[in-house]
Amino acid sequence: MQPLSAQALAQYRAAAPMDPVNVMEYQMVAKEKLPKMVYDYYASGADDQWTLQEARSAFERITFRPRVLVDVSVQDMSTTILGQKVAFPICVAPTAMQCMATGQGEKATSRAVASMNTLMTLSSWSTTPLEEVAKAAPHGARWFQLYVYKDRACTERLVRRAQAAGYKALCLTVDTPRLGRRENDVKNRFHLPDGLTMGNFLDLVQAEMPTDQKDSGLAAYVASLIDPTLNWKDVEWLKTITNLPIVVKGVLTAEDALMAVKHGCAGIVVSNHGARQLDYSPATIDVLEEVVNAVRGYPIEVYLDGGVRRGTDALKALALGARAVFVGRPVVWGLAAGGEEGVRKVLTMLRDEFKLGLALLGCQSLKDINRSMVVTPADRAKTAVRARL
Ligand SMILES: Cc1cc2nc3c(=O)[nH]c(=O)nc-3n(C[C@H](O)[C@H](O)[C@H](O)COP(=O)(O)O)c2cc1C
Ligand SMILES: CCCCC(=O)C(=O)O
Repeated sequence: MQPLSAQALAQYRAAAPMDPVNVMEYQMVAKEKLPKMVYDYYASGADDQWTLQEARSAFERITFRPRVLVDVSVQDMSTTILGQKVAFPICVAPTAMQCMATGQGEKATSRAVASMNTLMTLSSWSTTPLEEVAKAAPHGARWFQLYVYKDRACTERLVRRAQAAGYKALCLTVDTPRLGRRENDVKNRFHLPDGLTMGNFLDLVQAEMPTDQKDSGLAAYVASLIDPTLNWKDVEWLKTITNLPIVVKGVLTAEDALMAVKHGCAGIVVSNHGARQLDYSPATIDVLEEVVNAVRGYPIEVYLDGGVRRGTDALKALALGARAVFVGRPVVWGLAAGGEEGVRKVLTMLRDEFKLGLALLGCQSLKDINRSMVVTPADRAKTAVRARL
């Protein structure tokens, strides 16, 4: 191949970020395109953002023990999530206010996710009514993420609407009695840009976010509307108003995992809310196994979100017992960079990386992934102790 001239190389470099080859490069493109207030809202974690960094560092500390000489010419990545079939075990976490990223917002995500045959979770705080998101891709697999309002009648109407529109589970977020302090949002006085509204509450409660705060408008909005009394008894209450399965999102300990079992939840998302709530919470990949071991043998599925940026991250989570992983920010970066097509590209990248990793690990299907295929820091510590004895 002819070497590139300096001029061609410069052009290539300038063009390269427009054609990202991984999720991190999508984030760079999104950063270029989005207004600072919006980018900061999507990207930030709470306080020192220690947990945000830790999410990546923790994945980096886990290595593989690949098996070789396995025929991987035919591979099957499909699985089921609460009985719904997905083509690969990487689903979409709820992220609020997607119309800030691109005009079609949640509708674009809905179409992209359905076309990839995976599952989308829609945020209560979407900028598009949940019915329109469902209509955008009627055959897509979808859950509805629920924030419980102080106004329980409003919460109940929301749950009934989600059920009527064909959402197949309620993903109850349990780590947000108050909003974590994201300092960039405080500095930027974050608010919903003009013309956008919380699409699910147009006729119910205050759909506008305050703009006159000396703080994050979102923090004030949460404090005024979300019910900080939410507790395990409310899971029982939810079961009286809906027969949708309930997935609790935001569990990080064995104790709470067992509470989820006791209260009849169908699933657990091991999540620290993308490091946006309690800083110095552990990386989810570091506590996944604790949760998986606690609920082994019970009829409950365990998923993980937080910091998944590579197909190999998803492989590590599955090896440690997750049924599937969910991605939050990567979808928003795809949306900002290229709308519906951008989301499709991000999910395709993650799917293809996962498939390649699966083959290189020596697995034909998800059933072949097992605990012996990863080495965690805890494993290394045990080996070191044994070596000393
Ligand atoms: C911009 C943004 C908005 C979010 N909005 C919600 C939300 O409305 N409801 C919710 O339960 N979690 C929300 N989350 C948390 C995600 O569902 C998920 O737990 C987290 O983003 C996963 O980490 P990741 O972004 O590193 O993939 C949000 C996260 C981000 C980054
Ligand atoms: C109640 C907060 C809504 C959005 C959200 O969950 C987030 O920004 O992390």
